[in-house]
Amino acid sequence: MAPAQDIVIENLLKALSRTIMLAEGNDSELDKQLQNIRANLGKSQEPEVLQQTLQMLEPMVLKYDEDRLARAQAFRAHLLLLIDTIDALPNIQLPAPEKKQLESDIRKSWQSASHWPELLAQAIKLSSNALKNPVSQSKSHSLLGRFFRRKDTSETNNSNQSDIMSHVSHTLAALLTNISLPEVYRDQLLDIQKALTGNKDLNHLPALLDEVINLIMVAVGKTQEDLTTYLSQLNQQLASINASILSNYKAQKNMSSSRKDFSDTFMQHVDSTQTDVRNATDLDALKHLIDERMHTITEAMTSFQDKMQNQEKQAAQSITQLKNKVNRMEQDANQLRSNMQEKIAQALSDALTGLPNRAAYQDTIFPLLTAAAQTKQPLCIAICDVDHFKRINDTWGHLAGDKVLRLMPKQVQSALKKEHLVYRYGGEEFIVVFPMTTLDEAYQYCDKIRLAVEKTPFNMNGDPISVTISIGVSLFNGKESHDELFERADKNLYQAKEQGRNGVIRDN
Ligand SMILES: Nc1nc2c(ncn2[C@@H]2O[C@H](COP(=O)(O)OP(=O)(O)OP(=O)(O)O)[C@@H](O)[C@H]2O)c(=O)[nH]1
Repeated sequence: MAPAQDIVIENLLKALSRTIMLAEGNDSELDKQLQNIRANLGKSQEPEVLQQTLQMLEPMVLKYDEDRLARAQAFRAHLLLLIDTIDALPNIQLPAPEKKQLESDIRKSWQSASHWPELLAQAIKLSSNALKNPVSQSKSHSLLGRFFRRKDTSETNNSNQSDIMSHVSHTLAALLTNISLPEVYRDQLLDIQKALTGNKDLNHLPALLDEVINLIMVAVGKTQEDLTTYLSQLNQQLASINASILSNYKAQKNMSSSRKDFSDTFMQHVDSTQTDVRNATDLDALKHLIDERMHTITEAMTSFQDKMQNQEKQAAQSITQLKNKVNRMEQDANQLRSNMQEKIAQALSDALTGLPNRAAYQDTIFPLLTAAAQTKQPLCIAICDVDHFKRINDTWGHLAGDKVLRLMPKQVQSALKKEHLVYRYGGEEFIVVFPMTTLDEAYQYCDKIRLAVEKTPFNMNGDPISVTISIGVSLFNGKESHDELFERADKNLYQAKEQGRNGVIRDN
């Protein structure tokens, strides 16, 4: 094969191998097959290998597509069931226009996984509003009071509530079975499903709903949908590249067979001329014969040269086309990679404060704990919770509350070093991770945070108001689970609240 074509095929196989690598990490069965394909690609550089690869890829892409559709159908069915379940509850009526709008949005967007979080968030908002405003006054307490307020734990055993809990929880758990998540999130997914189906306490529902949305965001961050579309595109591009390579390969074969034909014809002419010369008796006739043979040979050579030039031109053209196709494929792969990175970054950051969110915290804390256990270096976490935040919302409005939350990272970070990691964990709660920091040091930093917040006059409609924060700090003991560490920090935070707020409590 011509060296230029070798290089193109080598690049093509490299690009194919890289793009297949991109598709990995979505489905363990698919991963196995893709890894096999990559191993085979590494062993040979023949066009036939490429063709076999394409034949193997096609059914996989089709199956992936079918699975995706089945998941989307199940998602739609469960979401509609969730809405109907809420709507069918006694004293609860979803406002008809919003419900209609949501149903229409579901009809429009159910197939696209990137819209799922939005649809789910819309359904949850609609349900929560309806639960907040029961149609009859016969219910003495707002259900939402318990549904969406964490600390009000009274009267949770009424039968309507456990009905709601059971319906909503089971439907949400079913919704989650349709989300295809990377393997590392499997345990988290199982935990949430277990918590949803086993939980009898309505007060835990908001936190669980948060987790559900976070998980969906992570799933979308992996851009299943983009990958599927991309894989189909890739399949088409590869098919067209493969056709070019095969036709190129054939052209090369034709060229060598033309060369062979020419050399056979040439040898035949030389042989027969030699025989004729040997048998010739008349010089004039011999001269004439040689002239004639020379003419035939020249003609054959000219036609051969024309043919070769033509074929070489075609081969050069198709190699250029091939290079362009390979370049386009690489560009598409790069584009997809940066889209994926962007979406993952979006899924891991909190829109209001710009801080990394709870999913980001979960992504980082486990490797940090493992490293701390191995290196025996100290690590602390602190849970920071704005005091009486509900009062701020109630007095100054929700937007003012948002403003306080937006300003909070600056105050918190002003007290910290760049190696300390700050996350918005949810609501008015922030978490700081202190790698390689002793409990004493972490306590000092937390007290600085507390002071920085206390000193900041948050401006509300021109009036400076004072905001304070309570913090619970705990030190990782090198052996315990994350949950144990977290619970201790949460308990310390609770104590700080109990002792009058605006304080920091650490492990004993
Ligand atoms: N403005 C705004 N409010 C939020 C946001 N997330 C949660 N909240 C509100 O934060 C309030 C938290 O209230 P609680 O958990 O009762 O606690 P608190 O009023 O801060 O009281 P303590 O923690 O006991 O000091 C609730 O009213 C939530 O509605 C948000 O993103 N923006």
